[in-house]
Amino acid sequence: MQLAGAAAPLKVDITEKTFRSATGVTIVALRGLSFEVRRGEFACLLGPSGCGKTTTLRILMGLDRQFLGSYQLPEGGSNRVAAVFQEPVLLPWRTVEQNVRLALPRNLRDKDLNSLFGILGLSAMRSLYPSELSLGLARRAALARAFATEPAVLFLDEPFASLDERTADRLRRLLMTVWAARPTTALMVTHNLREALLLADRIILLSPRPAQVLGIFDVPLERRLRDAPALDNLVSAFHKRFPDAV
Ligand SMILES: Nc1ncnc2c1ncn2[C@@H]1O[C@H](COP(=O)(O)OP(=O)(O)OP(=O)(O)O)[C@@H](O)[C@H]1O
Repeated sequence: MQLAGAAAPLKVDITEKTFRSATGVTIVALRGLSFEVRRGEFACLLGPSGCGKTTTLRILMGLDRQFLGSYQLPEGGSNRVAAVFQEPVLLPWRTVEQNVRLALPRNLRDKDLNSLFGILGLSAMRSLYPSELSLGLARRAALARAFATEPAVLFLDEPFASLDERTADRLRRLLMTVWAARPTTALMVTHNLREALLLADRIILLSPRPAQVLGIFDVPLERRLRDAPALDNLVSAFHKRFPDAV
């Protein structure tokens, strides 16, 4: 892994990643997976279930070093990498605010978090404990923690999975508001095309396993204009370009 220069994008070039199953069979999860995310861009990795999306994120987060190939992370004001997972991993014995502050480097621990908590609608919940939060609120706290660190790159692994559609939609819009306040190079894994079209600057479409890039779709509409009818049109445009995609 290398840290690239300030203007460099996230660059991924994974030659191969295999797993060995419990019965000794080799599973090729990724083969020839190459893509880039430009600086300050919000990209979605979209692909069918089991194609290798989470495997890719785990490699980029440094959680899995058993692969062939290379990648480089963008360098911002910090070298920090932040991640938001499907399950918000919060320390149960710490309040929401403490969970956020503990993620910060020491020199930022006293930072003013009012506007971040405000944007995410968490101002009144700062002193609650995780057990007092609904799943939607816990996800918001996880987003607050990720953005508070002002990372150079943000990875999100299906952060809106298993929420009811209304809550998920509210959270997607909150994510965009907080992201717009400080655009951060971001890579989000999803298998939800509409979600990707709502959030992303560009969609990186993956094949079934072993994952490789089938194509790139740059979403041709400003984010604030992506209402329901506009999203219907974007879905059609996407399917026209990738008729076989999910
Ligand atoms: N630790 C492991 N051991 C063996 N096989 C694994 C392991 N982790 C993942 N796999 C296999 O690698 C493939 C890719 O898994 P991965 O979780 O990356 O897919 P995904 O695209 O994130 O799927 P989903 O959208 O369902 O979360 C799958 O076939 C999975 O079964």
